[in-house]
Amino acid sequence: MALSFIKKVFTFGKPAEEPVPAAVERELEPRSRDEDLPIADDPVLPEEMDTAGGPAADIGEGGVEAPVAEDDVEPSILPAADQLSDMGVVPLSLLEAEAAAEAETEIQTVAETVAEIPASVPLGHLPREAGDHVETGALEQPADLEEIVEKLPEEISTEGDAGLDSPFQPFSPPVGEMPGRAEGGSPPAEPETGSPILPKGFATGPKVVEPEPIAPQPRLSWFQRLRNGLARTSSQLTSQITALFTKRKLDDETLQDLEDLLIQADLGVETAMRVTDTLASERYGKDVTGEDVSRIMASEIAKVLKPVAKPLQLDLSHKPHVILVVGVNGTGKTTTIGKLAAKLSGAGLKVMLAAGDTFRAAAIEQLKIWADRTNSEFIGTKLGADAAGLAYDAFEQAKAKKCDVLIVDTAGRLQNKAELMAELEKIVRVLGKLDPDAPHTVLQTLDATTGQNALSQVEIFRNVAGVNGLIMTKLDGTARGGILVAISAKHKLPVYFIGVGEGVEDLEPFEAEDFAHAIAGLGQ
Ligand SMILES: Nc1nc2c(ncn2[C@@H]2O[C@H](COP(=O)(O)OP(=O)(O)OP(=O)(O)O)[C@@H](O)[C@H]2O)c(=O)[nH]1
Repeated sequence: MALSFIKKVFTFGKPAEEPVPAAVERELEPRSRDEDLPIADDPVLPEEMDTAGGPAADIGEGGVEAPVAEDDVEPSILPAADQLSDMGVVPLSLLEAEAAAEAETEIQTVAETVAEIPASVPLGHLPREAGDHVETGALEQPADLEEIVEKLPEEISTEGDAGLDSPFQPFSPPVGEMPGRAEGGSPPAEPETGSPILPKGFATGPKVVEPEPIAPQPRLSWFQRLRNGLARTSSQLTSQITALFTKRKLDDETLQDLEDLLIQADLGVETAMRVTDTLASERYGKDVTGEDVSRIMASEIAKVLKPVAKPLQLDLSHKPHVILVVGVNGTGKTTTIGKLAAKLSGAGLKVMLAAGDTFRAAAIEQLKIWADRTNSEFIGTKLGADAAGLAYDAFEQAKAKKCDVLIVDTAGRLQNKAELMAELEKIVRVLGKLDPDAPHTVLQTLDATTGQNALSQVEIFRNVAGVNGLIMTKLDGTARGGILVAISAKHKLPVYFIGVGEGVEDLEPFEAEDFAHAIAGLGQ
């Protein structure tokens, strides 16, 4: 090992593959063991093992070095110093000095590392006290090994463990005391040279900061969620009303300002006039607060909404009751179908979902996911296929499977696209071939964020597809929730549900009083 080290040292300054001349090699071989320097690769032996004064050794069989006598050296055939220099070889004396300095540094490093380790650590192969030197070198005699094995702790067995038969096997602490090694598990990666083996209860590495556990959010009531959803609509309305009525008596001018304000909030002319008329009849010429106005507004809105807040009537004698869902692109048809399916199948009804939106691959996939989630039957077709044909097949299959409810999704379409609206008409016609009353419900989804445009959407879809019920989606986070009041006042179509989020639980039956209070920023 000492020889190989010195050979390694002598390759400095020249390509490693260039052979060292035999004469030089011979000069280098005979070194007294006392002059050998500790090498990083050498095993660090247990403290019980004493290598001091041990015989020098060449690498022999079994990895044990054999002694070399100093007399074997043949110094006379060394090349001259300048020849060595030409060959890129540095004089031995210089290299010895360098190697000695390097070795000293290494010893120092090991000593420092060891000094940091608590004395209780069952090290075995490391000195216990700071400043102790780590000795390396050849093992004295195989007899030493027997002595070491005898001194091993009980937990360590050398029987059947080929590794432990080797004199170079470092001491291993019992399984479980070794960091990262579980009982019966595979051994950890070799520890880095000089990394301490810590006792049980210690760990190395940067401190892991555990994230603060997030406290579970209390489940909000439906009204709280509705209020939160409509917060933008209501806060905009109430702050404007409060600003209008601060220290002002109710007169024609304030009434006109209020009417304008309510129309701008999408409530519609009819509802705005109802509110101002009632306010004028009760408080004309008197001081009025913002809260007075909010209360009257809530009461008038509730009067408009009550006639349309109806449950979705299912005639289960049909087997299936067919619900066709229509609307402009992205108004929430597919999501709403999923939410409805969850409610219906949750109540024990057998539901089938038909992917009649053959324009969008993602819509078919989306509906399939909802069907899986809600344990509903699913029927789909390939992209671009005839939607009316799919609706027909779905109706037949739903009948055959004795489904209670069949919900047919359709592609979103703008109300001004005549061709697409004609396709919708066809779907309705085809369903009517299997049952003259089908589709039994034609539901239109309306996106609350679209504001006034929703009014004309209802108008046209109603004429083409016979819409007989509405669901308003995306009432969460919009400042235009007032549009539902305007639509209700104008079309007087039933509003079955409202959506205040993307989650399955974010669809609730429409309640006139709740909605009116939430939009006016009042409590329930
Ligand atoms: N915030 C919110 N998002 C909703 C609500 N309902 C649906 N969405 C979202 O609106 C987007 C469009 O919903 P879809 O169900 O795909 O709408 P669609 O009408 O089927 O769309 P098309 O097939 O393109 O016509 C999706 O990101 C939904 O998650 C709701 O009540 N609130």
